[in-house]
Amino acid sequence: MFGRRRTKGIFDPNDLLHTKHHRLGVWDLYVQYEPKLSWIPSSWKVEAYAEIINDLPYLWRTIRDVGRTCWHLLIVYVVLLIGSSLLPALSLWYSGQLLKIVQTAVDDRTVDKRVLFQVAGGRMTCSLIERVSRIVEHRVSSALNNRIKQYYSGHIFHAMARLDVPTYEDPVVSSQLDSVIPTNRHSIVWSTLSGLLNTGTNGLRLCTQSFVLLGVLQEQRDGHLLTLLTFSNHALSLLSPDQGLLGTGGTWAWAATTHDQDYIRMEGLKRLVTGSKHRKELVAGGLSEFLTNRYRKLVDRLGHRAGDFWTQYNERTTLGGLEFLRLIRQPLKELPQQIVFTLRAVQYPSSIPVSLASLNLMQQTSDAFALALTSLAHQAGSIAERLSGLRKLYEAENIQNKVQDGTMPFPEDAQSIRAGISIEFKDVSFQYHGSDEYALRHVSFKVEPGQLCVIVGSNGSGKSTILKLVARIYDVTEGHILVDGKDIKTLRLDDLRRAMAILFQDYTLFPLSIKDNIALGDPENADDEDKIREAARLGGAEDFIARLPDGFDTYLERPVRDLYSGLPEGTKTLFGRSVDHSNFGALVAGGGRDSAGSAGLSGGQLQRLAVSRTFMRSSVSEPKVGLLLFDEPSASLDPTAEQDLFARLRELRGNKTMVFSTHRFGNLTRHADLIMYMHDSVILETGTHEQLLKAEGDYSRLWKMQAQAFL
Ligand SMILES: Nc1ncnc2c1ncn2[C@@H]1O[C@H](COP(=O)(O)OP(=O)(O)OP(=O)(O)O)[C@@H](O)[C@H]1O
Repeated sequence: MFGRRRTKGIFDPNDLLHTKHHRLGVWDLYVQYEPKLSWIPSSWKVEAYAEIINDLPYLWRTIRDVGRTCWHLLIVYVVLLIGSSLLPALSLWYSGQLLKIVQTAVDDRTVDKRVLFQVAGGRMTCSLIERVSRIVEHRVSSALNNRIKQYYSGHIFHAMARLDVPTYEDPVVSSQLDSVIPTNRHSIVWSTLSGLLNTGTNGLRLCTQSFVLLGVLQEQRDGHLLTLLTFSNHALSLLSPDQGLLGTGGTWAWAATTHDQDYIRMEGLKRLVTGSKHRKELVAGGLSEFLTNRYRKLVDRLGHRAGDFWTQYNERTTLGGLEFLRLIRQPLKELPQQIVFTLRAVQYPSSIPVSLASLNLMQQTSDAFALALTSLAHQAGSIAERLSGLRKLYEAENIQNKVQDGTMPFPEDAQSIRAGISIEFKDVSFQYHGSDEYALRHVSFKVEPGQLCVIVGSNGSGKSTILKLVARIYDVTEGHILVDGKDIKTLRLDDLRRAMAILFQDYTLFPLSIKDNIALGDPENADDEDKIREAARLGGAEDFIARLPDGFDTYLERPVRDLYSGLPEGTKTLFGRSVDHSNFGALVAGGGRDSAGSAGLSGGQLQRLAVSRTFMRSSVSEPKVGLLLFDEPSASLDPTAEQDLFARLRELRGNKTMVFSTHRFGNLTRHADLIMYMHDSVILETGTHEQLLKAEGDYSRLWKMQAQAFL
């Protein structure tokens, strides 16, 4: 079905002579064809699962939720399913009528042609209706799937966005989340519901057919011969399966991409909340509600177009089923047999070994039983798994965050934030989850409002950990942290985080545009372009952004991958991005992320973007932020850029409290109100630069050592 061999030359989507373009929702699909293709039928496994009973309450809840979202579609779907499960029995009844006509013809040498054609017509109409209703069923099912996916995607997005770092890092939680994120074209909810409905209607189909069959076949003979004829028909139909856009006429190469900015942005947001990479920024920036709203808006705006490539592809393939020839294929296949057999039965009653009705009945029966039984067996196994998926989906909403929210608003008085926030550690010790060692041991200090505090020390001494505890990314293992004199655990988390701007040492940039990356520093002003530009200027990022072809709209990492298969070896670039040929062994090759990664920006440039994001929050004229936390913001900057950054930081700081972690002595420490020298999880020395030099301890020794390196 998909590209399977590589040829010389290049794949050019713009070569209209050899390439056909299809529009599938937000996707552009380019296909090159060649004649003759082999088709390999796919196979599926049957597995059994238990614990269905336990999960039934979630099924009930799902039905209620889905019913609320799209009850009319659901009812149409159920009615269609029931109708189409009764049709085979009706066809069978018509076949029985034909059988009677044949019997009468054999016995009396007469045939009522009017009745014969009425019955044959009725039989054919059944077959036609069956075909049409199957197509309508597919369309309704696909619409339901999309609606349900849309409804639950916001639910899953929020369930994930609201989790804090320790909870998200918990392997049990992450495996639960992995299992509910829709990774293929069907949501777990729709797969479960449609699976159950299909199982029910398959059972109904089996019962009604058996009932009619018993009535009609009572006096039949020649069963063996009929079975043989019928199954040879099955074998034929297996060899000519329905094929989609990528399966007709011999596809040898295809590629799909999307240019839809809303879709790309939506995928970027999804990647932002899935995975632990951006979790710290997400939590510390209090972004969960903002991002959920943005995501929901994008989902609404995109509507049914918001599907991945395979969803859109599937939808198109279903629509293809409405072609006239495909519609009448089945009736055409059956009609000649019926008419010819009936007429021959009339003409030479004694020489006919089998009757038309017998043939028809056997064929229908074997078809229906084979289909119904195999799908029943298949569905029974997967339903147990899917029901437990429903449970996990609903439970994801209730996963308790490990860092619990406080109840006290902060600050009590909005004006007080102007004077900066005070931080006090009282005998704090901290151990990372799963680690035997303490990252902090009995740490006590106080940073007064408006002070500049610089934490210096060797690698792994605990500097970053202090900043993470102040932002309540983690909770202390022992001791207390006071913020403006109040226990940090009593303060409302959203308020606390809104009152601080933080730049992590291991910051991450989001898979979104540069503009969004900076804007998310201050979600409340995310659409203020002037503010974004100002933040970029302050972060020293404005110049290099201006040089990028797409400027502020440049994507650091493209969140949506292009899809392609079977591209000729000479195809080096496609849609302006380099082609990854390494995946050609796979069924579907993927690629399309910018080869240089992060839009080809240097480490220093990426750091400037991260600093700009922090400035977005802290540079407001109306101060909301009273505390700035910077963890090595200049690690990747050259000395000039570092000097500039520090100068801007001092200038912008105003009265805000600033805590700064660094390996480098000198530049900032000379201006610090408080320096803390850390080693091996403890604070060894505290004081101002002059005091610590006078004390001639480790700080003084290391400062002199660094100074000497420049002499
Ligand atoms: N997520 C984590 N899980 C387990 N241990 C951690 C984690 N993060 C840090 N640590 C450990 O905690 C200790 C303190 O780390 P921290 O990052 O606070 O040091 P640091 O002084 O900021 O170091 P550097 O100067 O290298 O940034 C180290 O021993 C480190 O290995």
